[in-house]
Amino acid sequence: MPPTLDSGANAPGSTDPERIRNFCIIAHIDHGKSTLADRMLQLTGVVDPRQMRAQYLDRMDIERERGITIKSQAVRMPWTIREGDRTGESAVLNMIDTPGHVDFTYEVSRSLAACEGAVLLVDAAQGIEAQTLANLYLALENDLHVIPVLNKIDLPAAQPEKYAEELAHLIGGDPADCIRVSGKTGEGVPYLLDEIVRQFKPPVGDAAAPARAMIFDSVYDVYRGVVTYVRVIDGRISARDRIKMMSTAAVHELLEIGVISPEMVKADALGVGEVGYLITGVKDVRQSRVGDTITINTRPAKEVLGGYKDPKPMVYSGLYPIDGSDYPNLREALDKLKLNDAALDYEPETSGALGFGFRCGFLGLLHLEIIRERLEREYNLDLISTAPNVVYRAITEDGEEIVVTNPSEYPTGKIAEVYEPVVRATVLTPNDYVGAVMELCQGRRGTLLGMDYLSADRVELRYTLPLAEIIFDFFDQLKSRTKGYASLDYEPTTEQASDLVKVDILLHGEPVDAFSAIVHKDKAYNYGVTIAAKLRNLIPRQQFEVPIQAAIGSRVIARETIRAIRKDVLAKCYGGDISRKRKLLEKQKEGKKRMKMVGRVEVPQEAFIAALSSDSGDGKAPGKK
Ligand SMILES: Nc1nc2c(ncn2[C@@H]2O[C@H](COP(=O)(O)OP(=O)(O)OP(=O)(O)O)[C@@H](O)[C@H]2O)c(=O)[nH]1
Repeated sequence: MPPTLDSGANAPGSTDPERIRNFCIIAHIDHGKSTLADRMLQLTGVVDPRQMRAQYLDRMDIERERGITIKSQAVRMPWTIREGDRTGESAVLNMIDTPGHVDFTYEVSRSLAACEGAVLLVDAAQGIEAQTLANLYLALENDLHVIPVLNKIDLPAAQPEKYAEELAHLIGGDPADCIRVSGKTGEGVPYLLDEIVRQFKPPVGDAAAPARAMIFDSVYDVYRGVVTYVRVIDGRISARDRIKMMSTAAVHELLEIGVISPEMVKADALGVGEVGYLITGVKDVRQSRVGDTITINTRPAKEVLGGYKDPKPMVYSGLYPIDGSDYPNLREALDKLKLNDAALDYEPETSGALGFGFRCGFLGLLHLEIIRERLEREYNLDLISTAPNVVYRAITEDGEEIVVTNPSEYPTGKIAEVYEPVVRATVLTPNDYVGAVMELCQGRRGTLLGMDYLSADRVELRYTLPLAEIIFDFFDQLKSRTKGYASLDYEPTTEQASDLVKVDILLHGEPVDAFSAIVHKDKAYNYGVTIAAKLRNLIPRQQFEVPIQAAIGSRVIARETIRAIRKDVLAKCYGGDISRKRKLLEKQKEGKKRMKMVGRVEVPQEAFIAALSSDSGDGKAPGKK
């Protein structure tokens, strides 16, 4: 058995806070956080080498397949300083692995609030990237001590000296203080663990005060119900306590309390500074909200801890079950996912074309994709998602304000002003691509705010850009125009008044609400032409002719026609082999599963997100790339 949890002085509930180190690893995407976390699990002995697998903490299938971290994870590991000052000093480390993608920044900030220190990991072959900066600023805002670390020093292309200079320039200090490691080979990782114990401060809290614990994550588990992850700030929560949620005053029996190391391990209690989980048996996911403070019913604390800001959804899309009878299941699944994900927002809506569904708010497109994929896989739902849009604010001439999360709600009367959200974007790029980046940003209605040289060959460009212009394919375009070298980070700032119009799409003469989009006036014509052409390619021929029209108000700006055909799958099947015929018909039925009847027209799922792909709204007509 690996030495999972130390008993005695290091047992949960009786660990001296002085010995605890709560830290997280922050980095740009793919700089190797999960790999480094794996090595730490191995070196501290909490995972038996025989059970080790890559990305141990990425538990969701989607995370493992895509090689990305979506949810934060907190693991308790024992460590004793091996070399140098204070050799032999033992500590309990709580490591929080965080996601790197810009959509999941809110997970990072939640994790940071539960830590005293941050390991800032930088790929020694890549150097500082946009999210390195964004995460560093978040860590500094949270008053965390930062240890700069260069990873992947085993790579032949690694340039640790060069990037140590860059890092030292950024956070101050001596380039020699950047720790060099390889998460892959494990080189330098024991020294890093020693430094974590030496450099990070222990948590501070009042052990004698009434208990207060902060919920930093909450997960619905099919077998165990709601599992709540907490960090104890003051006092102590023990297995026999009845806990109270301070925001709702609801009291719950504790069924289990424990720590993750790296699987759930039951404990008697959690004390000051400790990180662990609680299971209360609550079934309703909304009863255990991230950011809430937990106290003990018999001796409740008076003041709640400063919670987290609820992340604001940036992108909205409609989610509809293909089979209308799945609607209640979709609602239940969303309820459950919402517990894990404070950023997911949803409201029932009805579409003329798609029936009953939900208008859902997401942080970005990756977030949308992941939620959709989880709904389909984990809850067995077949879904259609409509083209995503940002939130607009329209003021009518009568002074009425309308918040538009769905283009079909766009007011038809006289509009005085429409506002759209804008972001402050930071692009880091090698010198050679500055022109290409500027051209892209200008084409997306960007305004240059400033430009700085981080080093002789690396430039930071700051732009204000409409959110609607960057959520779809901006990142892909940026990557392809800079051969993959530029990186992007953005944060919402304010809104700006813009000249926007609603483009409607009519199928067979009928406007299809799910296809409506709000676009800039200068791009409306190209948008209409592109979408109509795309739909012509995506919608299979039907038994009658189907005109597709794009219109602004009553003015048609583009038209395409899908010619009629009768697709007889049995035509090639001569003779009377009935089983073969049946197979073909079955196959055809399979293909139809993802079709939705819109009026009399069968429309495939892909058509509803056609607006996403790269050539739409980019000012280019199809085929003229
Ligand atoms: N050569 C080398 N490759 C590494 C090292 N660390 C990580 N990698 C590789 O870099 C890639 C990204 O590593 P991950 O650990 O998944 O990166 P991450 O930062 O956790 O990524 P996200 O979870 O998506 O933010 C993988 O292909 C790893 O095998 C290292 O020290 N040396």
